[in-house]
Amino acid sequence: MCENEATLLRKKFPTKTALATEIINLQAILSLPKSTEAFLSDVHGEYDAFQHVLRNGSGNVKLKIQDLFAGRMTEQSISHFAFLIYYPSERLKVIRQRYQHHNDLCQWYLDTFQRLIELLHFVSTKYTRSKLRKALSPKFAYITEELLYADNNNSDKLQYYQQITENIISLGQADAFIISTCHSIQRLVVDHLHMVGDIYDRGPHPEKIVERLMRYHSLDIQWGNHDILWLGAVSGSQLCLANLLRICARYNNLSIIEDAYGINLRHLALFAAAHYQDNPAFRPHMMRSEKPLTAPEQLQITQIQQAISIIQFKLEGQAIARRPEFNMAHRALLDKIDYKKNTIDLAGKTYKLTNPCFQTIDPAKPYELLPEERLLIDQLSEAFQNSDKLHQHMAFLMEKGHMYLAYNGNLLFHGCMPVDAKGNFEGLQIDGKTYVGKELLSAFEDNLRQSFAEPKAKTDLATDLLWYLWTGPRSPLFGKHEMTTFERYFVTDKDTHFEKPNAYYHLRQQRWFVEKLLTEFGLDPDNGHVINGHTPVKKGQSPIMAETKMLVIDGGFSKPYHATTGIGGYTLLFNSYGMQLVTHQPFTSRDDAIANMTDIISTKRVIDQVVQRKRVAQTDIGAQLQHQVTLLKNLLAEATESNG
Ligand SMILES: O=P(O)(O)OC[C@H]1O[C@](O)(COP(=O)(O)O)[C@@H](O)[C@@H]1O
Ligand SMILES: [Mn+2]
Repeated sequence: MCENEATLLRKKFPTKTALATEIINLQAILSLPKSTEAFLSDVHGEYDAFQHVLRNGSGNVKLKIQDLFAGRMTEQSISHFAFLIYYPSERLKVIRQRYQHHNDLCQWYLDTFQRLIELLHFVSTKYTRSKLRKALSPKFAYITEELLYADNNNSDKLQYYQQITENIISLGQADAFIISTCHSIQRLVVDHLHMVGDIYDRGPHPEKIVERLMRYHSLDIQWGNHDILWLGAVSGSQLCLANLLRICARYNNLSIIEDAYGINLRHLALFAAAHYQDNPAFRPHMMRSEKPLTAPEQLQITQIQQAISIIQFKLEGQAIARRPEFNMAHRALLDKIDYKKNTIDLAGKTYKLTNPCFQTIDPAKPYELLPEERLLIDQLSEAFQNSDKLHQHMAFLMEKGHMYLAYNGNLLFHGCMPVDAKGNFEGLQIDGKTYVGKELLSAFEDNLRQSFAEPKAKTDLATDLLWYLWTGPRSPLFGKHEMTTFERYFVTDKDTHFEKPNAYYHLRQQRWFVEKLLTEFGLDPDNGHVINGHTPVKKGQSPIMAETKMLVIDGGFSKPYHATTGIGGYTLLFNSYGMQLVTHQPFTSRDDAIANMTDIISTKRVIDQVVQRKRVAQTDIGAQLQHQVTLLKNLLAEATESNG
């Protein structure tokens, strides 16, 4: 036994009784059913949709209601009850309108209390009482516990409970009690949350998502390529910064930078206005639900998108020259342009350039920034590094985040593992050493941690690798051979827009390949699964691949992608009965969801045959607890020997 651990435990449990009590306690926990994990990915700044999925416990609230009240409630009542739990304040308003007579409202309260307490009991059976208490609002903890552990067969007690519920109503606490119980249920249905990448970009409120996650009881994050842009920007990568600004302009989200993070974009706007005009290729994408922009607003964003894109293309050329080992020479494009003819040579073919905006480029030195551009990007970089709120959010992403996670037998990562057509891991040379497989992912993580710790270093290898993670051909987060941003803006021939995916995306359909991945990460290939985000599951495709070994759960939160997916998206649950894939309806707006009660479409067990219910003992935490039990038992034996 490790002496340190033993000494600590000896101190904490100084008597034989204390040791025995703790052993009994831990063994009881080990025999509880495994708690529920939920998996979400590609939330992409869609805060309301994300909140909706947190509120419905990734679909688990409804499942629990269905399990518990099967045969006792109609589908419609189940929906109403579920939406009360997701949006208690809003639904209570509707209820109060509906039941204008005091007696009717009281009856509704009494029925609802009973159902809520029954459900709370049901969702907390997997937890110890102390864990349940933590999920209750302190204001109602005592009352709730009294109601939870009620003995309905004893008539004295029954009267006592009736008194409690009647008092809650007569003292005007009914709504507060319902709201707090609904929140406790929301919290208890998911014990641990996995965010499989891409919290940032395209949608309007990533900062609110991060703030919500900061208050969430238990979670981990696997970084996505879009998250890396933000982490990279605060770590000193001006390329990551240029890319994220470009995407914010493209999706009309510059307010995230100005309003949410307090970073002033005035200089960028002035520079852009001085050098760029309107350009159809650079107008912001607008969602139909958004308030239309005025003409001057649209022009300003269009100018900004051009200014920052050109800075990005120039900086790319510089990084590509600085890092020949990245093998990205084919992505240095500004020197392949004939600026007089407005054409570009790509892979031996000449293409006409439409919507050109190359006025700040010196054809003799195409990758050199203008002095104003240099000043601008330096200032912006500094402002990003000095935003306290952004730093706080990124520090949280660093603390909870990893490139990959092995958790309860499953392997989680956002994008891919770079492989060749035969499934051999492809290597990347970093500082003279070639990394492949698990080691490659760890090397990227080490470099990110280093770059984040040294934000002043702006063109060092660790920082350049963050840009590589965004767009490099062997980036596990990008997963394609090249990112054709330039062509998408300036070349009409769609063939040039193609971004060839890594062979991974074809191979992950096959069981042997997924088993190989699990083995590489030291997991049991027979029982584990690989869980990815990143690629929207298109209409007609299945998110369950490789004979159920591979699950792709792009949450479909991103509104601009709804047309390709056709559904809201998928989330995953892993409870004591196994894994369940939940299909969600497209989320339009919070108001619409509440009014029309649009929710989940279906839930499907990933593995159909009923397996034996998993206990805490069979989880990663269980293994730690088991280890503690062994230590405690040794101490108890020692104590028994020494004092007979
Ligand atoms: O949809 P947009 O804004 O044109 O962006 C397309 C770009 O986004 C990417 O798909 C990367 O973002 P995702 O991780 O969301 O897929 C690039 O491969 C592609 O060039
Ligand atoms: Mn992604």
